[in-house]
Amino acid sequence: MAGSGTAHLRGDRALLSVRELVVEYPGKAGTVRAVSDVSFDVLPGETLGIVGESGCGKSTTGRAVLRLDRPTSGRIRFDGEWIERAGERRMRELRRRMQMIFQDPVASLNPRREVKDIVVEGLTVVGASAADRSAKAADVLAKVSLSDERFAGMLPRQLSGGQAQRVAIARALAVGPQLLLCDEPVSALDVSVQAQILNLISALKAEYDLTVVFIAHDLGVVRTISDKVMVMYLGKLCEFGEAEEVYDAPAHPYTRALLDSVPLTDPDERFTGPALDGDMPSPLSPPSGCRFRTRCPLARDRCAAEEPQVREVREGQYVACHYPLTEANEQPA
Ligand SMILES: Nc1ncnc2c1ncn2[C@@H]1O[C@H](COP(=O)(O)OP(=O)(O)OP(=O)(O)O)[C@@H](O)[C@H]1O
Repeated sequence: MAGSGTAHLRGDRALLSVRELVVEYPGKAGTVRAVSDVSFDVLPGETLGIVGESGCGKSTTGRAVLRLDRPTSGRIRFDGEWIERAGERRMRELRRRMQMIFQDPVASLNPRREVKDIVVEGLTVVGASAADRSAKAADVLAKVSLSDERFAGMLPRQLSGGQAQRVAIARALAVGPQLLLCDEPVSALDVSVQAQILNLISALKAEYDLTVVFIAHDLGVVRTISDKVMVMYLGKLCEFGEAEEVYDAPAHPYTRALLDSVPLTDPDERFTGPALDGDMPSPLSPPSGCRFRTRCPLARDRCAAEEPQVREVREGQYVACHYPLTEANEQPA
């Protein structure tokens, strides 16, 4: 099978399966391959964190799943149905079951509607009665801790960033989704508010039995919420595994460098490896072989000549690297 390998895939049990996804954006200067042959599965009830620096293709991956961006090639299966070629009408139905939450909550809400109407926008489409909509609005606003009546009549611009994100989450919940796709939902919020929103998403996930894809550029944010983590670099999958394993013993030098750039709160968790330096290469002309090699302190000749495939380096931990770090000494194997 082509590209980044399939060793980490878990097949039919998944609620969401992405196979060899490619998303290209043609432009005047050339074609950007924003997502390049990425495959992954998310099992029911699981939270998958997708991390990597800005421009690595995280958002494009999420948007392609909902077909907000059109995949150039590859397959996407949701709840047993292959959807990469589904028509727009079918996608509109499916997007009720796959809700997305965005980075800028205020911008994602209709500026002219009151909160109580915004949260049931999706129900209007499916033809719920006015009484049902009103009851549902009160219910979902209570679930996101905005039960105080003054919120119901507010406009988005009257809300704080955290309150607006709660409204966006309530709107997603109102239509009863199976999958919640969160694209950097806390990046624009104050640090003190970030933890509250992360806790809210975790609590709602448990209560509503949701499956979650959580996109963030910061590994620290994803750590608290994810069961599995997928690390991306320049459109490619670098590492995939149990969140704890990936954090405790990163196998890809890029994951390790990302961890080194997380501000330390616990000095015992300090990683002593080389930090990430240098700029990301242009996505218009990615390096040959391993795309990370131009910034990798461990790169050798083979890394330029041959693209690494995804393989299992420790039980449940998969990495696309010719010389992955070992747990014992954090040196290449
Ligand atoms: N609509 C578009 N047209 C052209 N290029 C795009 C478009 N959207 C994204 N790209 C390019 O595709 C690549 C991946 O972008 P994407 O937004 O998916 O990355 P990301 O990891 O989510 O970054 P960020 O956190 O900054 O959103 C980048 O090089 C970006 O410039």
